Amino acid sequence: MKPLVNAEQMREMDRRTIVGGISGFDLMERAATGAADFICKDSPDLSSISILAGVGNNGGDGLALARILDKRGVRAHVFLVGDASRMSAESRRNLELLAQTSVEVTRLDAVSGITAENEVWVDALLGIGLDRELKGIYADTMTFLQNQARVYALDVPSFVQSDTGAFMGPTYRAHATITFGAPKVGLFLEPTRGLRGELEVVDIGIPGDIADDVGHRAYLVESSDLVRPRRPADFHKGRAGRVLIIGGSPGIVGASVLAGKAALAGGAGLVTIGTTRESSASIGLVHPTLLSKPLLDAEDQIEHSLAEADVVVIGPGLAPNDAALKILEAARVVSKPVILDAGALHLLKDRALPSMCVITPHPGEAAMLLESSVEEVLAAPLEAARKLSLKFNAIAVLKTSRTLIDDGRLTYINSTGNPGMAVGGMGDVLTGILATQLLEEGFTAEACAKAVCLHGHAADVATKNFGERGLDPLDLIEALKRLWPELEVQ
Ligand SMILES: NC(=O)C1=CN([C@@H]2O[C@H](COP(=O)(O)OP(=O)(O)OC[C@H]3O[C@@H](n4cnc5c(N)ncnc54)[C@H](O)[C@@H]3O)[C@@H](O)[C@H]2O)[C@@H](O)CC1
Ligand SMILES: Nc1ncnc2c1ncn2[C@@H]1O[C@H](COP(=O)(O)OP(=O)(O)O)[C@@H](O)[C@H]1O
Ligand SMILES: [K+]
Repeated sequence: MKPLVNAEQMREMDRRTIVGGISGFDLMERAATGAADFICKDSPDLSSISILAGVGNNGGDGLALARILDKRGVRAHVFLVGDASRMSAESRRNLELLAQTSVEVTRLDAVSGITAENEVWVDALLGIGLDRELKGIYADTMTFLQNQARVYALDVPSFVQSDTGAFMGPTYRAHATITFGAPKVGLFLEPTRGLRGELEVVDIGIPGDIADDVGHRAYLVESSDLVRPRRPADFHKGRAGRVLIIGGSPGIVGASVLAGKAALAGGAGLVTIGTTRESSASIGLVHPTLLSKPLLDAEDQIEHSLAEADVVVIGPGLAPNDAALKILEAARVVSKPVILDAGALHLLKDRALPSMCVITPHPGEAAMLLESSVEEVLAAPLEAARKLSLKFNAIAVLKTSRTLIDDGRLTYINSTGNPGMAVGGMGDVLTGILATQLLEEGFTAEACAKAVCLHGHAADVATKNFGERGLDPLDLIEALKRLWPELEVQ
């Protein structure tokens, strides 16, 4: 899993590297050289370029880049924005060095002062130091970049708050973002991810021990993290594990079947649907491998059924009624992973939850649980996922197009999935996959993150065959089964 950093951690990494003997000027030089290498490779016919530079160190990167590109025969024009008397020593030196080159430098007070007609632009206005709304020329230049053919953003697009992905002013679509030292958290959250273009991470020589020591709090989970060992030859269904899924009220029985089928496709040994007497009769007819019990109508069987299971799921297609409340109450004392999804999430208010609990709200459910609004949840998803985890003392899986998994300490950001998943039933499939990942790895946020990633990866593979429009959760389950040969290693 790839560690992601926030601005504070990045500054600390830079600071310790400088204390270790590499100067701030050298770090800037490495950043700019890496950016120049990427740009020259990405735009091989580049003959001229315009660079928008601020007066912080992000601007310093831009000034150094102008000099390096000039040396490589690219005509560079720098537009400098801000009060140059506040430049850091490194940036100032880079500005002074431009006097010995043919780089043209224009101090910019208004976008009307932009004279160059270059097709390619570099945004080195602001980096991780962005800490307030963009106003005046800072906002106007972002609007200006909207109309440029190709924009490379240095470190982060200048409208993005790097810790949260929040927009601080007008946005533009970058062709690529060249980030320095380590990937910044905000670049992986929507809608920033859709605007930052391709992401290039430039190694500026921060020693590995310093990078490890800053105490990462966020990780990106990718399909390359999904590899797992092949099962031993003497494996049996008891070892594969038992999943109990409670839900499937009449009219919504399909949700529990989808979760059950996904759990089987994920490798569970035995999957039982605990449902109403009415729904129970149909489960085996729909899918013979699924077992069923009328737990929502047979209170006396609940305790025994909970005791038999290795992982309990409560919620897919569950009507939030008295029978459901009794199940929740009984599950509160079990010491095994309990996943609370869909219908169960409507019953959480003022209720003590099981000690090993995963909650899987979509933004609407998250807003209900946090007594906030969908807009607020989506505007600050990292914060919402953290709050959910802390409020319910659970691993929170906040399902969005970039699902977040948070255990109150660490956050995982999923990188897989596509808009084909915007169809009813996809969440039920995730719940089934989550159950099997917990069977395999135990109750950890990392296991939940892998389940979310596997769900999205299966959807990505499925859409290669089926397309995004009309993708059925059953197609995803089929794709998941076909993934195993690729994901299992000896
Ligand atoms: N030695 C280092 O620390 C290195 C830093 N690097 C670069 O340095 C950047 C960070 O530099 P800084 O900390 O100087 O920060 P920035 O260059 O991001 O900008 C900070 C300056 O912009 C001002 N500012 C913040 N928000 C503003 C707004 N909305 N409107 C107008 N002004 C605003 C701040 O008051 C501050 O003066 C990184 O993003 C990276 O590009 C790289 O060169 C690698 C090495
Ligand atoms: N545009 C998208 N990109 C990636 N994943 C998506 C997208 N839209 C939906 N998903 C995923 O699909 C699932 C939908 O879950 P949910 O809303 O609970 O559906 P349901 O309750 O109908 O089963 C979540 O895992 C979500 O992350
Ligand atoms: K920038």
